[in-house]
Amino acid sequence: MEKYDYDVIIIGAGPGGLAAAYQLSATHKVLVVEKHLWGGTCPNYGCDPKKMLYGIVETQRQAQKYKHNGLEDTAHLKVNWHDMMQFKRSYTNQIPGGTENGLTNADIDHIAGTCHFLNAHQIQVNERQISAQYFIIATGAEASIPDIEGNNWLKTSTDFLDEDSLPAKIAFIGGGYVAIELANIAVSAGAEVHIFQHNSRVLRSFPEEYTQKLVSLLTEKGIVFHFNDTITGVKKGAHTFQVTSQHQQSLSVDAVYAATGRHASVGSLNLENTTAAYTSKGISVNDHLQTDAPNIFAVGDVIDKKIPKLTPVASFEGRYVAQQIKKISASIQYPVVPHTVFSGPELSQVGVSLETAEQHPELFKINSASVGKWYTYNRLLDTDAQVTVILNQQDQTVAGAVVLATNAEELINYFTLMIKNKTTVNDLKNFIPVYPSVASDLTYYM
Ligand SMILES: Cc1cc2nc3c(=O)[nH]c(=O)nc-3n(C[C@H](O)[C@H](O)[C@H](O)COP(=O)(O)OP(=O)(O)OC[C@H]3O[C@@H](n4cnc5c(N)ncnc54)[C@H](O)[C@@H]3O)c2cc1C
Ligand SMILES: NC(=O)c1ccc[n+]([C@@H]2O[C@H](COP(=O)([O-])OP(=O)(O)OC[C@H]3O[C@@H](n4cnc5c(N)ncnc54)[C@H](O)[C@@H]3O)[C@@H](O)[C@H]2O)c1
Repeated sequence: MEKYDYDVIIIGAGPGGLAAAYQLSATHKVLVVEKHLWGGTCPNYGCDPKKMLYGIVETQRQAQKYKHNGLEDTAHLKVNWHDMMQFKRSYTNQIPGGTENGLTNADIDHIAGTCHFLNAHQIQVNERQISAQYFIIATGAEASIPDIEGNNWLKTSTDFLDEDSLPAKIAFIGGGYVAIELANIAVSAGAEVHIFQHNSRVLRSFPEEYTQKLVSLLTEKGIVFHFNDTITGVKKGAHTFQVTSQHQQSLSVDAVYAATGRHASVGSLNLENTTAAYTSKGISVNDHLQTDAPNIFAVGDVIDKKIPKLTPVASFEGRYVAQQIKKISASIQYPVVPHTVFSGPELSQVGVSLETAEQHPELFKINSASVGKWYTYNRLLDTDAQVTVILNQQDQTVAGAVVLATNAEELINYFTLMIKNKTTVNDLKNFIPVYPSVASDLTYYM
């Protein structure tokens, strides 16, 4: 008789858990357990639905720029929230079923339910007790709700991305990725939008010079920023919510969204029944993504880590842990990770930060350019486009980059590959890109 029911049980069917499951399914007996929607945050209530809405508001923004430049009647171009939501649902409604079918077709056992550890080799799901040699915890993160009066009225990004109608007047608590991206969609779709940021900086991981410029652009669109202030209470009125802030502002709004960060989903796991340690920042892992319980690994947003908590990072870690379980034992080496805020225009960053480059001129050369007049951006009337490339002094390869421009995510992907491959100016001389395109500008940044 087998000692355990499964070789590996994976808890959570988001990008991290699924990547591990598919890598292991040919060689190991695998079970995946999911408590909510198959596919997890990203395709159901994160990146993918967000970018579907973003695509529509960006099309509207671009069309308005072409007013008097070849397009007429752009003032009448309006976002129809209901139709836009139907479009989004035409994609998201298929995700849980499609993901589950994928597991069935790949012969990967899977069950719906919430997992609790009974001990380091056994979990309980629904009424069943199931054992495994290894576990991979891939339970992701969930929106943090600030501890304020009336916080039961606060909504989250998940609610926003599935609203049947757009609330006319909205407040966001927090000025990070979620608030900026959703506020941009809401204001573009016609809402009055307020962002409360408890200090003076939004998007702290990006250079201030760039975030200030982005704040100006979003202010021009109509977003009202309340810096050094936060919402301290929410009261429900007959038809609206009355919010009060630290600085005694009182505002009547139709919806308040908490966007103050996300915390690791560990609450329901009963990790106390194992030796795996965790804090409010997530599960502690070593450089093999192994918890303090040697047979339990963790991947994705649930880990306490410095590296950005993003979908491609979760998938990378899922694939890595699968190799780890197959006994390949090198420690995890992350490639450079780019990140982008879809904020109309996009703000992207990769590699060595501008702050570090400024502190070390002996190591880094900084090329900053306002590229609004370059053909690529001039054609799009993206007059504010700006790009900074950080070069290694030693060999003139790219060390980092910051981009605020239409389609910044595409340009940053090129810089990411150039960092990874240590591309030099000479290498680019042997590269014939499509012209005109984002890639055909690359040599000019070096
Ligand atoms: C609004 C929003 C926009 C985003 N946009 C982007 C973007 O543009 N680009 C990007 O790269 N990233 C983006 N992210 C982040 C991205 O969604 C996450 O980094 C990614 O989903 C993490 O994958 P994961 O597998 O670690 O966790 P998740 O995708 O969160 O999956 C975890 C799964 O585990 C399940 N689970 C939890 N507890 C249990 C339990 N006890 N038992 C069983 N199942 C359990 C959950 O139901 C969930 O399905 C966004 C996030 C949000 C919220
Ligand atoms: N495009 C993307 O890649 C993308 C998009 C959305 C989310 N995400 C992921 O989701 C994570 C969570 O996003 P998020 O925006 O919720 O968190 P975040 O950590 O990016 O931002 C939280 C913001 O809230 C502020 N804040 C905290 N407490 C506050 C308070 N009491 N009052 C006012 N402001 C307060 C913080 O200073 C910060 O600016 C991101 O860090 C990222 O990993 C990524």
